[in-house]
Amino acid sequence: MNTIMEIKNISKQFRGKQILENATFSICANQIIALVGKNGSGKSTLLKIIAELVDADSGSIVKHRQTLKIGYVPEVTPSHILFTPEEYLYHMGSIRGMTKKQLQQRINDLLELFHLQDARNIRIDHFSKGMKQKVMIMQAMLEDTDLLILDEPLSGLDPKAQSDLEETLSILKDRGLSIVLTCHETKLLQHLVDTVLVIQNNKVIQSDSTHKRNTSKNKLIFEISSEELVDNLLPILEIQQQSLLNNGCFEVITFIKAQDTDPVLLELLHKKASIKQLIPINEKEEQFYTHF
Ligand SMILES: Nc1ncnc2c1ncn2[C@@H]1O[C@H](COP(=O)(O)OP(=O)(O)OP(=O)(O)O)[C@@H](O)[C@H]1O
Repeated sequence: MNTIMEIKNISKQFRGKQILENATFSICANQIIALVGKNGSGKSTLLKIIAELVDADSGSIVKHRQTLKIGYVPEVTPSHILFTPEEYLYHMGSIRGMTKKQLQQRINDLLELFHLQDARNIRIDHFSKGMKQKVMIMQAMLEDTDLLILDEPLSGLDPKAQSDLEETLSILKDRGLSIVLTCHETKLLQHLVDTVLVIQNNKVIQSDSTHKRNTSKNKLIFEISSEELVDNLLPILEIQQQSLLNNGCFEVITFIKAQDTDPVLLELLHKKASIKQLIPINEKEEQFYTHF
């Protein structure tokens, strides 16, 4: 794996209270790292240290690229931005010294990448929380970015906005970005994240890959005319979300063990369900996800 940054023995105290102790790990190209831990365990502090917004007391951060561009998105999203995304991003880019020409091209690319072209002339204060979150990530990416640091990017988003944002993050990863994020809604991130780091008792613990459970699952999204039709399947479906659609059918988002998938698909097809998506998931490090 191509390491872009090494975090070496980072320690931090606030007012004599130890927050981080010898945090050590590497960030690789195209890697998505989730940092999890209890409230107040030091996740945001570690992100700010990586983003060079807060100094560590000791330790070092070694960049493996001469110019490593970092984009940072804080947890709190400003709520009353009276600009359109285009105006806002233009201002933010100008402050950073980008030219109008550079910005025009970049903003167009970002609006397309984040599926916000249709909202380019709408003021941000009229946006949903998910759309605002996207604009915040876009502003962090105005310059070519190698590493995106996102503090609780999914916090407060409804399931649809969460899965929309996850899809965008996955596209960013495919384009070569590395991402370090903190999260509470860890279940939803299982198929996105490559590595989970846990902050426990001030220490960053990296899960040992030799102990990873490898329980393959599939995420299945289907549409069915009545909820009762899946009653007999409930013991083997791990239902995440059920919603009534405008056409009177139900959309069900569920996880299912790989070995149960074929018979369930067959049964659903007999019941005239329409299968919308089937995505394989490698449920790594589940032991950590379930703790938070
Ligand atoms: N600037 C600061 N001055 C003093 N104490 C601070 C400062 N920033 C953070 N802390 C303290 O450091 C600890 C870790 O805070 P941090 O925000 O990093 O935790 P967190 O894991 O991100 O929490 P949460 O999940 O609630 O966002 C907390 O006890 C917090 O009160």
